[in-house]
Formats: sequence, C-alpha cells, structure tokens
Amino acid sequence: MSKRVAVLTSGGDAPGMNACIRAIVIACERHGFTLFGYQHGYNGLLEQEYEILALQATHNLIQQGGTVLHSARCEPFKTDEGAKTAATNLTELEIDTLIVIGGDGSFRGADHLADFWHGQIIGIPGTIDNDVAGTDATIGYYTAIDTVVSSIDKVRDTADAFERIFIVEVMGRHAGFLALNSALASAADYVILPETFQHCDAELDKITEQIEKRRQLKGAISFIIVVAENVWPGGLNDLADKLVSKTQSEVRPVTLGHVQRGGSPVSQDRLLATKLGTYAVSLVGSDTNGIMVGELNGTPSEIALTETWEKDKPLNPSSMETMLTIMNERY
Ligand SMILES: Nc1ncnc2c1ncn2[C@@H]1O[C@H](COP(=O)(O)OP(=O)(O)O)[C@@H](O)[C@H]1O
Ligand SMILES: O=P(O)(O)OC[C@H]1O[C@](O)(COP(=O)(O)O)[C@@H](O)[C@@H]1O
Repeated sequence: MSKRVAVLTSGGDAPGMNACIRAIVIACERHGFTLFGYQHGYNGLLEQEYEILALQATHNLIQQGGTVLHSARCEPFKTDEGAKTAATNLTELEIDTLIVIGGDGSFRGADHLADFWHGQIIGIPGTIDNDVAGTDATIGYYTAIDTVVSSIDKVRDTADAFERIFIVEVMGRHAGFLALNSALASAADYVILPETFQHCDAELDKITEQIEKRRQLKGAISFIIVVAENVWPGGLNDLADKLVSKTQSEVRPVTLGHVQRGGSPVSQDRLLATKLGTYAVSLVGSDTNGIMVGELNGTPSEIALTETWEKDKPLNPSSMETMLTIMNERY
C-alpha cells in the first residue's frame, strides 16, 4: 500500500518537534510511504510550500530544538476560504494523510480543514503548555520545565545574596502545568496559577502571610514566587508594585519569555516524540481519522480532535496537594 503522507508543525514551536519529524520520516520510509513536509505551519498549505522529506533529513535531528519545517500562526487559514485553498492544494498533491504537530489551536484548524478535505488527518500534541486533553504530556513540556527550573536555580543565587523577593513569570497561555511543576521542581516558595487564582487581594494576603511567617522563623530571607502568564490582571509589574507596598521589601520581576520554547529536548520529550510519530504513521491508511494520538499511563491513546480542546485537562491532584503542603500553605 503506497501512501502519500504530509506533515507540518504549527503554533508555538516546542522542543521535540524535530524528534517527532525524524520518527515520522523513518517510519514512512519503513512502510514505503512518500512523505511531504509542509513549511511554516498552515501557511505552507496555503502557499503549496513543501519539500519531500527523505532519510538524509533525519541526521542529527533528534537533539535539535525548534522545527526544521518552521512553524507559524496563520490567520487566513481560519477562514473558510483559507481551508478550501488548503484542501485544493492537498488534493492536487494527492495527499492521503496529513499529520499536524501542534497544540489545540492547530487541532481546531485541522478540524476546520476536515469540513473541506476528506483525507485522513492525525494530530500529534506539541506545545510547551501541556494544555491538550487526551495525553498526559505534550511534546516539549518536559524540556520547558527543565529550562524554567535551571533559570530559577540561577535567580535563587541572586535572590539569596540580596535576600530579595523575586517573581518569575512563566508561559502556559491559560494553563498552569508549566508553572506548577517548575515551581515544585525548583523549590520555589509560592505559585500563582490560573486554575486556582480568585482575587488579587486574597492572593496578596496569602503571599504576605507566608513571607511574614517565614521571616519570624528565619529572619531575612529570599522568597521566590512563580506566576503563570496571563493570570495577574495588571501584569507582572503591577504584582511587583503591590508586593513592594505590602511587604516593604525589594521585589524584582523576571519574565522568562521565549527562552522557555528553546533548547535541545530532554529524553522524555525525545521518547514521547519518537513514540507518537511512529504511532501516527502506523495509523496511516486505517479507518482512524480526525484524531490526535497521545500517551496515557504509558500507553498509546487516541482522542477525537474536538475533544482535545473541549475536554477539561485538570492539574494533577497529587501535584496540587504537594504544592499546598510545601509551598502556598506551608506556614
Ligand atoms: N478556530 C480555528 N479555526 C481554524 N484554524 C485555527 C483555529 N484556531 C487556530 N487555528 C490555526 O492553527 C494555528 C495555530 O494555532 P495556535 O492557537 O496559535 O497554536 P497552537 O496550535 O500551538 O495552540 C493558527 O495560527 C491558525 O492557523
Ligand atoms: O510566540 P508567541 O506568538 O509570542 O506566543 C506565545 C505563546 O506561545 C506559547 O509559548 C505556546 O503556546 P501554543 O503552543 O499554544 O502556541 C504560550 O506559552 C505563549 O502564551
């Protein structure tokens, strides 16, 4: 069975996307499929910008951050006109299966494309935010945690030296996975999450209480607060200003920003990317369509594309419990 498969990376790039492309190239070669790599996310579909991906493309690829196919956000693709153009281009190239590596936005796009193109569509979750239902982790998430942790380790050195309060803002769009788990792994003192945030005053009172009680026990201290992006209504500087007036202390805000998206993927992301890429290719030509492949409890899983954004993906309850005990409600 000879199939023509296409792959693209879309939305925020994530470490491990290249490892996934590598696995797809090798698995396609093994099955005798021809593989087309579309460039620049959905823009490549609109512009018919593609290349044939052969085995040579995989050399030294597993360890590279970013994506060799480049990524993009593509507004025109959201329109019916855009999706129709993409459908026409896929049909013209006689593509049987389109593999989309991206986040929930990219899967909304893939689902929209399915209104106009009747080939097989398979999603693979790639985003540092881990905000996609149907998989325990998304490709790139573990590397991003490591990047945040190593940054906070450095912040701690200067925070300790000056016994200052630091606020470190991490990405996550509207999900707290990266903030919660990087805060736990870096022994931060407090974390502000979209899932639990209720009110600025209540949060400020809780932080101040933690700082004061710690000072009573230990004297001058540093204090590291991790805050997920988009949570604090007035932004990071507003939080810093409010903490200065509440605590009468020096407060320094740090935005980690796009550093979190870069770097060589850690082993967990390489493994996940390799397994999901291989699994996706194993489904090529089957009746399975309009799904994302993922991994739940170490087992390959499939979920309808629509459910990747419609289903709730809560933070891990035991991580939350741990967080309350050793961070936010420690004293
Ligand atoms: N509702 C939608 N309909 C059609 N296409 C969409 C939709 N949402 C997102 N997309 C497409 O997917 C791209 C990536 O989505 P985005 O949310 O930016 O990233 P991610 O896939 O990482 O969540 C968008 O630029 C757009 O081309
Ligand atoms: O690169 P941009 O366009 O500034 O987007 C930043 C956003 O992309 C991310 O890094 C990744 O998000 P997606 O994977 O959903 O695209 C978010 O954490 C962040 O809010």
